[in-house]
Amino acid sequence: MNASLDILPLSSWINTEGKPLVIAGPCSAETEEQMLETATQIKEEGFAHVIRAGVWKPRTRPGSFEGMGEAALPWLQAVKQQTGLPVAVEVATPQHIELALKYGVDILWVGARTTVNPFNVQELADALKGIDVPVLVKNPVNPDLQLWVGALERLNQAGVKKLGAIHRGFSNAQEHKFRNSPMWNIAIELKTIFPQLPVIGDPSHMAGKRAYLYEIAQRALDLHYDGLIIESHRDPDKAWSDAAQQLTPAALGQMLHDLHVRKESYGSDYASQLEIIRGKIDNLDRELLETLANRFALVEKLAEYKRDNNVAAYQVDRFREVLETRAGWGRSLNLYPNLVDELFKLVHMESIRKQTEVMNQVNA
Ligand SMILES: C=C(O[C@@H]1C=C(C(=O)O)C=C[C@H]1O)C(=O)O
Repeated sequence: MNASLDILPLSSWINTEGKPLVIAGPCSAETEEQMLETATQIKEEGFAHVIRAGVWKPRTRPGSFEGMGEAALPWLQAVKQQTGLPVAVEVATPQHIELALKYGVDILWVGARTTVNPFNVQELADALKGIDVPVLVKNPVNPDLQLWVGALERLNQAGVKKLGAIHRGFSNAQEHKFRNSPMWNIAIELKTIFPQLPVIGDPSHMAGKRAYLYEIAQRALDLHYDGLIIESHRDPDKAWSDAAQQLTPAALGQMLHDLHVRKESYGSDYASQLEIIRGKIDNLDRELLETLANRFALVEKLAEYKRDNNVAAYQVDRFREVLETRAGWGRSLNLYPNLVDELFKLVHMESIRKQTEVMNQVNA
């Protein structure tokens, strides 16, 4: 994909002393007291760089708690004053932006349900023209990398240079272990397109349940995410929204303490070891491709035979046998079963494509 962003590094707009950025706070601002108590406890734990709170909550159905709106913004001012930490809220309309800025909100984020709508994102981008405020863009609810990229581009083209992405996972059509499937590949692709873009993991919305937060947060750090945004409430079970996925500030402090932060770069010893191993991997990958090319050359030969004898390209029994035997070989080589299965389904698709191409050539 041909895309680029003109943005400032994260470290130029927030000082995390080289550590991953941590944004913590309740799902929703409920009362002034709840905000102040939660934020003070978070501050005391000492891990957070930013306090978050939902003020306008996009709810799936009417009738659930939709956030306290403007009334909550002075509470965030009080939080800022009391903790000295910057505050972040979600904005979904130009009016939200205006109000958030009026009350001194330091960081804005665009929610997953907003990122899906380019009209909506463009309105936000237009409202942000000429305003120097960091904006974090959550992935769209559906696994569409282009929409995420497009939203980032719209904001950047409006002049937002303090820009980052939040990976919160993607809606599931069916029951799934996680509330929102991480689909890590999509975020990896995003980072490949925009290597300088800060990407922040949102374990709370992926997990949906406290018990899964640690494994997701660790995975994000393993992938060298630039930070985490995690919901924390003074009394999670009594939270007005997302009760099952919030942690007390103390439990969050413990979890963050237990996580392993992967190094940003490696020393010269590591570097040379890494180079040697990567060289070997390069050779193997080349051999892998040569092997595939040899396989497809045989498939082509077979296709000529099928064409001349009027035999179908797809042979279900043989394909089932291929999948079964390869699965067994994979198991004995300790390869992940899904990898072997997906790999041969992909190879088979290409095999059929090649064969139909050969079979539809006018007989030589
Ligand atoms: C190569 C063949 O054609 C197809 C491709 C296969 C493959 O690539 O392994 C297997 C079965 C067929 O659906 C074949 O018939 O053997």
